[in-house]
Parts: sequence; C-alpha cells; structure tokens
Amino acid sequence: MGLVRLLKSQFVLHLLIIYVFLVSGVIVNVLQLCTLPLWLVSKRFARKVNIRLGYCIMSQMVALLEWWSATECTLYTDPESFPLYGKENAVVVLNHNFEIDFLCGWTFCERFGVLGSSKVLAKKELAFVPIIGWMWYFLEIVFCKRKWEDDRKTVAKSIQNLHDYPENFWFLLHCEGTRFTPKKHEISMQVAESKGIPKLKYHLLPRTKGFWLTVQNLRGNAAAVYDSTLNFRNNESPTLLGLMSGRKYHADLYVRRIPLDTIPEDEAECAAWLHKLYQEKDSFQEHYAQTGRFPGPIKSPSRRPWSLINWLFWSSLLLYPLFLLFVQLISSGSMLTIVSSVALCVAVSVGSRWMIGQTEIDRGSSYGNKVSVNNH
Ligand SMILES: CC/C=C\C/C=C\C/C=C\C/C=C\C/C=C\C/C=C\CCC(=O)SCCNC(=O)CCNC(=O)[C@H](O)C(C)(C)COP(=O)(O)OP(=O)(O)OC[C@H]1O[C@@H](n2cnc3c(N)ncnc32)[C@H](O)[C@@H]1OP(=O)(O)O
Ligand SMILES: CCCCCCCC/C=C\CCCCCCCC(=O)OC[C@@H](O)COP(=O)(O)O
Repeated sequence: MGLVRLLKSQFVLHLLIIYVFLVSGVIVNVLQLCTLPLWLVSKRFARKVNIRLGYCIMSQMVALLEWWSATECTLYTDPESFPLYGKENAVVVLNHNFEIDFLCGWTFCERFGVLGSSKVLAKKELAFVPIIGWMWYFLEIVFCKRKWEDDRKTVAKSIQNLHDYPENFWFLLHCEGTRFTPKKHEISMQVAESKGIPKLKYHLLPRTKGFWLTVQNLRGNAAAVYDSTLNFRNNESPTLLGLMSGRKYHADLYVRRIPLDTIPEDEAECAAWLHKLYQEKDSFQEHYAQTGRFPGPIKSPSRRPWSLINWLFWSSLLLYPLFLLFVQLISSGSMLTIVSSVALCVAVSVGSRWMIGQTEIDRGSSYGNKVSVNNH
C-alpha cells in the first residue's frame, strides 16, 4: 500500500473530513435560515443565494468522490445532445442499484454546472437527515411519502412551483422507487408477470405514476428526459465509506436525450412508454455485462476545480480553530474537559455513522418488499 493510500485509510482523517462537513453544513443551514426574509422581498434572489449555499455542502461530497478517491466518471452519449446538457431543464430517469448513485448524479451535475439547482423526487424520510435534508428544504426538493393517495397533490404542487425557477435544473427520478435488492426484484417481477409486462433482469419494475405526474407538470418547463443508466466497472458495489477510505472506482453513465414533447400525455400510454424504456435500459445493462461498456460514443466532461476549492476553503477555515481548541484542551489538563470532549467526539461519530447509514442498501426501507395495492 502506498503512503497516500495508507494516509487516506486513517480513521482520524475521516473524522476530520466529517468534522468539516458537519460544521460547515450547520453554518450553511443557519445561513439558509437567514435567507427566509429574503424570500418575501425577492424569491428569485433568495433562490439564487440558496443554490450557491447548497453548492457549498453538496460539492464537498463531490470533491470526496472526484479528488479524494479520484473516482473516474465516463459519460456515454451522442455528441449532438452533449452541448445541451446543463443548458436546459430536464427530467433525469436513473436506475437505483448503487449506494453512491446519488453522488455520481451530483458529480455529473457539478460538471455541467447545475449542482446547486439539482432536484429530486425523494422519499420523505430524507428530509430529516441533518444538513442534507435541511439544505434540501431551502432548495425546494420534492418529497413524497410513496403513497399515491397523499403524493398526487403535494408532488404536483411542488413541481408546479418550479415553473419560475431562475436557473437550469435537472429533476432526478428513480422510477423504481427504491434500491435494487434480490428480494425486491423478485416481488416486482411477480407484479410484472401479473400485469403481462415483460420481465426485467437488472431493474425493478418502474412505478409509473410519479413519472407521468412529473412529465405532465414540467411540460413547457423542461425540454427533455435524460434516460440515464449507471454501472460500475469490475462488478464493483461502491460505498460512501469506501470513497472516504480513498478507494477509487470507475463509473460509467449512458445518457440518451429524449425530447419531452415526444412522451405521451395520456396516463396509460405514458406508463406503457416508461415500461418500454426500462426494457431498453435492461438491454443496455445486458450489453454492459457482456462487453464491459455501454453502446454509443464516449463524451466525458472533465472534473472542474470548484468543488476542490470549496472544500479547501471550508477545511482551512475550520481545521485551524479545531487545532487551537485541541492544544488548549491538552494544556488545560482538566480530566473532566478531556473526557467530555472525547464523549462529544464519540456522539458525533455515532451520529455521522447514522447519516452514512442512510446511503446503505442493507439498512434500506422495506418499501417494495411486498406487493402494494392502491385503492383508486
Ligand atoms: C448528462 C448527465 C445526466 C444525468 C446525470 C444523472 C443524475 C443527476 C440528476 C440529478 C441529481 C439530483 C439529486 C441527487 C441527490 C440525491 C438523490 C437521492 C435519493 C433520493 C431518491 C429517493 O428517495 S427514491 C424514493 C422516492 N422516489 C420515488 O419513489 C419515485 C418513484 N415512485 C413513484 O413515482 C410513485 O408512483 C409515487 C412515489 C409517486 C407513489 O408511490 P406508490 O407506492 O403509491 O406507488 P404507485 O401508486 O406508483 O404504486 C402502485 C403501483 O405499483 C404496482 N406495484 C405494487 N407493488 C409493486 C412492486 N413491489 N413493484 C413494482 N410495482 C408494484 C401496483 O400494482 C400499482 O400499479 P398501477 O398500475 O396501479 O400503477
Ligand atoms: C465531504 C464528505 C463528508 C461525508 C460525510 C457524510 C455524511 C453525510 C452522509 C450522507 C448524507 C445522506 C445522503 C442521502 C442520500 C441518500 C440517497 C438514497 O439513495 O436514498 C435511498 C432512497 O432513494 C431509497 O431508499 P430505500 O432503498 O427505499 O431505502
């Protein structure tokens, strides 16, 4: 193991990374709270400020992926669509198999300049994750309970609110509704069979209602759907803890741009369209399994320095006071102060381990573990 790799695997460095993330995150959350009066004066300006504040948090995690772990992200897409990425609003449809797929999504957002304004239809539980969830509140992220009776109105309303959004955004939809597990796959294939829909090998059966609702409410606002299929080389299952230990992965993303006005307006036709899309996505994954690459040319955007600069800024701002505090603590010689400080560190470690746990599939929800029936 090289010296750099050995250093990156050290727990004490992970604690420092988490410290910078948590403290800067709380500072940003407080600043976001301070923008509340601004919304009354100028919604446009308040949104722009929050986009930049949100960037300060999200780009730290992007920097962890791009600069700390040096994970590579390759984009397969056609050269005609490439110039449009980041220059228009779009709905992104992405498979949901990996613990860090959200972070790869953010990385592409960063490279196309839409990280701060990126949106997602997220499960309500994520709204309560400290820092990220609180930040999302100010970024107008759309939350759902994964109960259509409740979501149909709230989700539509939240998406409608984005009509006068001042910057280009990508709206991410994991139509499968939950992360892939063998059990969830088996159950969803039973649903597919009962509905006479062809089975999928690499995806869960997509939930079509949220997609239809999103597309209907973004007509005239978003120009396209980016059908995106993600995989990792060498059958790897990357994790956030792996990234933190400096482990390098290689992500491949295949993106097809589909003009939004070509998608059927009728709900049943739109659902059939989405099912067909997932059959195509499945064939791309099969192609990947056979050949180790996606079809189509490679047109990768390179990483930008901004996420690293932001990270260095927060680190230099927050690590020096921590160092001073540490020196003071040792020189105080007070056993009580030292023990309380250690207890605080342990509490913060446990809290951040819980946050990281939110990304872990093993600790995922039971949604999709059984057939759900809607009464409508
Ligand atoms: C150039 C580069 C391009 C791209 C770069 C890539 C990405 C970057 C983009 C943006 C990044 C932005 C942010 C990323 C950051 C963080 C994101 C992190 C995570 C958040 C993600 C989540 O939280 S996923 C979970 C929440 N989201 C969803 O669930 C969305 C999908 N779900 C829906 O749309 C649902 O319809 C719903 C939520 C609106 C409602 O849920 P409900 O459960 O009520 O579902 P349905 O009514 O649809 O379900 C009933 C129907 O389903 C059938 N059924 C029953 N059981 C099952 C089963 N086990 N599996 C499948 N289907 C089942 C049932 O028969 C019903 O059928 P109908 O025919 O009646 O519809
Ligand atoms: C500089 C880096 C510092 C690292 C410190 C890390 C601390 C923060 C850690 C995590 C923040 C939480 C991010 C939440 C994003 C999780 C997205 C996700 O994948 O959610 C799962 C959801 O779709 C489906 O859930 P289920 O499969 O149904 O269950």
